[in-house]
Amino acid sequence: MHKIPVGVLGASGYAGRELSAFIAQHPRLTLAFATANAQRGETLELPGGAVTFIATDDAPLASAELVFSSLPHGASAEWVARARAAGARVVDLSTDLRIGNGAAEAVPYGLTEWTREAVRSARVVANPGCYPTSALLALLPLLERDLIASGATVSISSASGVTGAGLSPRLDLLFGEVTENYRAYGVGNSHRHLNEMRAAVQLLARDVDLLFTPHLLPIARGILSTITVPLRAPLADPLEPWRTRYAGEPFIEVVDALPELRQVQRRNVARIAVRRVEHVRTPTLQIFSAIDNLVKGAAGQALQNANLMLGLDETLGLPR
Ligand SMILES: NC(=O)C1=CN([C@@H]2O[C@H](COP(=O)(O)OP(=O)(O)OC[C@H]3O[C@@H](n4cnc5c(N)ncnc54)[C@H](OP(=O)(O)O)[C@@H]3O)[C@@H](O)[C@H]2O)C=CC1
Ligand SMILES: CC(=O)N[C@@H](CCC(=O)OP(=O)(O)O)C(=O)O
Repeated sequence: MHKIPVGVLGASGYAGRELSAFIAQHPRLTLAFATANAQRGETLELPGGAVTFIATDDAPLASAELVFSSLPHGASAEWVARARAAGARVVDLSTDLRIGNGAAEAVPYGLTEWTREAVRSARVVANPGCYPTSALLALLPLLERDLIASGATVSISSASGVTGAGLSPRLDLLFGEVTENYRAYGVGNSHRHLNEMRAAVQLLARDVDLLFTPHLLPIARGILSTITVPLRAPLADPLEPWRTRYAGEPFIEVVDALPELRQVQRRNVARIAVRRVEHVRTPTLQIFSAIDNLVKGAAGQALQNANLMLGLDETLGLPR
């Protein structure tokens, strides 16, 4: 069967490597090109054979029906425009075109389970951030049914593995700094993902605010978010909104037991559980949401969106 050529910009990075590996095993896609910056000329071993990274400037953009950009923030938007001008559809994994980031142009936000129909017909999709994916998938069933207390501040406490920070060398991410350690960062509601999450939440519930605190885990991949939500009224069956909203969704696992990172690593899933909070004055729920930051939080969700944009089965080539 004819395979559809797709290209990856920034294929030498964490997200780009993951994407390239998914494409190499995809039944309907073939890797047209894979680009790098400092690592240009180096090879990446993939199932079915190695690929050599070319410089991004040399990417034959017009040879691809769809281009993924896994370039860093700031560098990506220009390449999205170039790929688009060359006639390709684009999935941008960076923040550049996401809601809440001051992008000049509004393109569909690719939180697939929320915006599937817009993604299907889009020429360009802004793939969500990893923390926003874990938090928004958890909150969507409450937001859509207006179940969160008016004027409430929802607290999102998330812990991420270090691949979330990308491959760039940083002293605070050296093995000796991270291992056997655990710390908060971006505290005081100062992390850049807050704007993205807030913009998405406010499209559904204008008077709900967020307090977001990220933490760094001494592991490679995975995000666990613990989200505390004041409700308008107690829920008789706390898990019902999630079971109903996500019935039939191939990549959302609504579960009774608390999710753990080892259950989601290397899989394109969000695993969600809920608990009623006892001994507090207002009706309150805690939601626990686990994803792999490089898969459902980046490359997997990007491929899920690309499948839809190319008219393919959404689940093709994705690890469940
Ligand atoms: N890591 C994650 O969990 C997630 C990442 N993302 C987003 O995906 C994108 C890629 O992230 P990630 O893979 O972690 O990042 P990495 O730092 O691991 O990779 C960045 C890629 O871009 C290339 N690159 C770096 N600087 C430039 C530049 N100035 N011009 C052109 N190319 C450049 C790098 O090439 P080389 O190494 O050869 O220099 C590499 O291929 C980012 O926008 C990130 O925000 C989104 C969700 C989650
Ligand atoms: C652990 C770590 O440092 N994580 C990154 C976020 C992950 C990421 O890549 O951000 P995007 O999803 O917006 O691209 C951070 O806190 O900046």
